[in-house]
Amino acid sequence: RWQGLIHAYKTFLPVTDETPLLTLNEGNTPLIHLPYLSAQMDIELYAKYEGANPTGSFKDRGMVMAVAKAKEAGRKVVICASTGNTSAAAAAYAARAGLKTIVVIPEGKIALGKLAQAMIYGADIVSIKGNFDEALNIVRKVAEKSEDIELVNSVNPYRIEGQKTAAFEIVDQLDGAPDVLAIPVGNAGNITAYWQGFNEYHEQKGTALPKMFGFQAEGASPIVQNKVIEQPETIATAIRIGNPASWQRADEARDLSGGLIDSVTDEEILAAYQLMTSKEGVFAEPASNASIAGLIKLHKQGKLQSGQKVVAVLTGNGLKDPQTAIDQVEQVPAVLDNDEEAIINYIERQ
Ligand SMILES: Cc1ncc(COP(=O)(O)O)c(/C=C/C(=O)C(=O)O)c1O
Repeated sequence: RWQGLIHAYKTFLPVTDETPLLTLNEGNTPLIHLPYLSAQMDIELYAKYEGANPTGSFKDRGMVMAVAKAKEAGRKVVICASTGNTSAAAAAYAARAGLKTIVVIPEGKIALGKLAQAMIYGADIVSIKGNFDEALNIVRKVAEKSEDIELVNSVNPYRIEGQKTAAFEIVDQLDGAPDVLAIPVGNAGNITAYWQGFNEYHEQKGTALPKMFGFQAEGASPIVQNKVIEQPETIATAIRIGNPASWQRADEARDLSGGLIDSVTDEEILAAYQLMTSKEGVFAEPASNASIAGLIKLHKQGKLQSGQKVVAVLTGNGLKDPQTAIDQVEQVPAVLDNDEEAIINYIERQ
């Protein structure tokens, strides 16, 4: 029976006998083959579906570690800035661990599902007039001032430790490392964690090192443009970040792996978003589809070597952002009266 990440990977994690065995059974997420897109791009493509985690995103991997270690250290409160998924995961694991949660979110720029989670899990929510980067600056200052408060953004090393387990799972599931790992990049904690995970397996098990292909939204692409973006803008609100905390480690993952970090437009993200649901039956939130959009862009440019084994990380469940899904579908479903005749006629007209 799967008992979560601390149980599954304790020999790879900085846990001690005093570390509480916290879990919501995170991890062990599906690696879903994508036959339609594999044929379209002439590669062997899989999606690592992180939307199947307990709070619906990959953040659960890092948060179980960060919160368990905070509790071990006697903290009473966890705090984070978030575009949404970090706050949902922090609030869930802190509730489980009996700690309080404070989240600071950029006003109005958080998907509905994520806000609902932070609220119902019982977080104290502060909405600021600024963006994510400003929110992160605020929470770092607050955490420095108080012994009782633990900062659980991905500047907290335990977050990276927890998130690297996804790389382990992919190698175990594929029985070897993929040639390419495609991943959306916002604050750049996740690309950092995957690169660390692949390296640890390489050192301990001799498995290979994939090329890391990171993708940013064009309107929020500081690493691609090599400059801080003061006012990042993208429909993929999860990665609407202009000054990534792990910028330097993302550069290292790109350079040491012989990979790349590129950007995709909102149109390309939304096209991938719709393609994934209508052709593969896989529903992930817009930011997650930046990894698919990036692969499609590279393929169109003739830069995607055929025949490779590629894994695209789908970082969050599509249900996190129901408004974008509704906005994308032209016709609102016909609402017919409970009239058998009308319904049959409607269906025959399709
Ligand atoms: C769905 C989804 N996809 C990709 C990313 C980017 O990962 P990083 O490059 O490690 O930041 C995020 C990040 C979200 C937050 O940063 C937050 O929740 O505050 C995300 O929620």
